[in-house]
Amino acid sequence: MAETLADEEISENAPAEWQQDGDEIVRVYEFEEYLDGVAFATDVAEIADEEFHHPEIQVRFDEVEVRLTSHEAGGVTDQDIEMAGRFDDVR
Ligand SMILES: C[C@H](O)[C@H](O)[C@H]1CNC2=NC(N)=NC(=O)C2=N1
Repeated sequence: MAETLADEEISENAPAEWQQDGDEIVRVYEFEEYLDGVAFATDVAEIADEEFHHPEIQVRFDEVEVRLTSHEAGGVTDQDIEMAGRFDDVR
């Protein structure tokens, strides 16, 4: 099982726009158009399904909030950090 990262490791390795919130990392992506946010959420979900590692995705009128944690490990792991970067790449 993957090892959870210490707060300092998360801070050093998470992509710039991501924040730590307890046992999760989170980013809110802003969109002008609601359907653009929905399309982005679908892109995120496709990556998550490929990797079998699933974020919490909240689609709102003008933003999409994505939260990552490794449930089985009980915190943030390298896989969450890597996924965050992949989600940023499809923004
Ligand atoms: C049973 C467990 O949920 C599965 O093995 C996978 C599915 N997707 C997952 N997603 C996330 N974020 N963390 C997990 O530990 C995880 N485990």
